[in-house]
Amino acid sequence: MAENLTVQVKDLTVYRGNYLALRDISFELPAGTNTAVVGPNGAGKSTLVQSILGLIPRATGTVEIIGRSPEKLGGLRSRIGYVPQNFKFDRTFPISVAEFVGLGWKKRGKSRQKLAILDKLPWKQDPQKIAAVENALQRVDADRLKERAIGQLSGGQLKRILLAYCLVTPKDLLVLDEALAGVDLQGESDFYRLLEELKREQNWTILQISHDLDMVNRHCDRVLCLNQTIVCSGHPDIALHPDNLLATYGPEFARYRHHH
Ligand SMILES: Nc1ncnc2c1ncn2[C@@H]1O[C@H](COP(=O)(O)OP(=O)(O)OP(=O)(O)O)[C@@H](O)[C@H]1O
Repeated sequence: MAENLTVQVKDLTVYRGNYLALRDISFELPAGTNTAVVGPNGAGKSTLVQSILGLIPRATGTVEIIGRSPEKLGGLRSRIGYVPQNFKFDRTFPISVAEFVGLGWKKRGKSRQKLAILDKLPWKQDPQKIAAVENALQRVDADRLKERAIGQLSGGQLKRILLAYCLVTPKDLLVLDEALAGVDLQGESDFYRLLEELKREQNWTILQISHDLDMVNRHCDRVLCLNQTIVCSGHPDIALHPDNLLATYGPEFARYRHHH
């Protein structure tokens, strides 16, 4: 796999039960790019990101992610952030926002082995971790929520906290499945600004599923139009051309235009 590629997918086919959800998918994500996956409901967008991450099995084809197959990432898994479409958890579980975001903290490299046993005790406060959690919460404008129980968050607040969880340590790849559903307009533009910064400053590769074609047009470098297979791909100017959208969405496209 070429060094500047974060993800390489070749001839990927995936079934959900007996249903052929994806067929013959091939594409690459160069490092430091922000790619959107668009397509109608049921097109296979979530299936695509879940199979790339190794969460559901592939029928045929190969996926390489930071140079390895998703099942063999080992410790490199901490270099990948994922915000799922639906994050289900027991809302009565007593964990604060700061504690939850802190779960994203991983000591990396040699420093882990060198840690003295006393430093590993759960009540030992790690100043680096505390700073990383605070920084992540500030970046998603949620520092005021840090003492709140995560079970008490609104849908949009929870999305921000899931993103903060991904920001605690640096990433090579951030995968977002409709991460903005439920986020208000201000939150939406702040969010895209943040993605822009992460991409530019830290060379993060971003793969996001979105239904907001205007946002995709404004903020993404590349688009994959998906409907069971890749109907077209490329720069938003090309991929989002009405002819390509009609080919991707079919009759639903007219309804989409009507509502947006
Ligand atoms: N666990 C499952 N078992 C069987 N079929 C499934 C399962 N999950 C998804 N499917 C089917 O696979 C197809 C692709 O679903 P997927 O969730 O990937 O679509 P999507 O493009 O993400 O849709 P949406 O925009 O509605 O979120 C759909 O036809 C769906 O009904």
